[in-house]
Amino acid sequence: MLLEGKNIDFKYGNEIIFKDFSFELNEGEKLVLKGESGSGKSTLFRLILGFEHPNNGEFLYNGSILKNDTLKSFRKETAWLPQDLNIGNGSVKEVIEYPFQFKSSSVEKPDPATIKNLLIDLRLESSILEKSFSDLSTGQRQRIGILICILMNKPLMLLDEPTSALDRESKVKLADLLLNSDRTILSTSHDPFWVERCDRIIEIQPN
Ligand SMILES: Nc1ncnc2c1ncn2[C@@H]1O[C@H](COP(=O)(O)OP(=O)(O)OP(=O)(O)O)[C@@H](O)[C@H]1O
Repeated sequence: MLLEGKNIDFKYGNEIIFKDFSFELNEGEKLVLKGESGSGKSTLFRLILGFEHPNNGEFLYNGSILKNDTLKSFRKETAWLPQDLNIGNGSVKEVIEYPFQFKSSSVEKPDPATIKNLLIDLRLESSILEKSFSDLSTGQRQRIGILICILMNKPLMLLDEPTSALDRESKVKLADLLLNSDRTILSTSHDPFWVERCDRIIEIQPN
């Protein structure tokens, strides 16, 4: 098993978000967390990534509990697409290249041909590279976020509502690109198009 959540309890103040919640994600699997708005899907990602801490329970990656050093290396193996992508005011090209400039980045700076091909796959014009990221539509921002996650080429993708702002054709392309690959993907969604195409669904019930 690649990733596991064991008996997670989590509260925001007095609001119980998770009570004894567990899940398992196998290598190569496309697991989707489905749940009503406010049920805690995005919170689960923040817990997995260690930005919030469970009151009880633990997450394991490759059998090791995620804390301190294991959490640091886990983050390096993970590409995360948050729901509200707010990643700077530079040009789209700069935003795309930003994560690859750090020494800790295990991936070389992507070459222009790879970026161009992915833009075509995601139904974006190459002229978008010169635009200011903050001027993009929500759907365009989402596709650029997905493009960055793909370029990062990590063993695990955490995708928060990856299709929420996409039109039907972009969804088809995205499903082709990600769900027919051997990547391991944990996503959240309430979009039937995406949910139906994943391998397994876990319903998150509001507490
Ligand atoms: N920082 C926070 N402080 C307090 N409460 C929070 C915080 N973030 C989220 N919540 C609450 O936790 C609950 C779960 O929120 P979360 O964003 O995880 O839901 P979600 O299932 O991802 O919803 P959606 O589908 O609308 O994105 C909500 O009731 C929300 O108001």
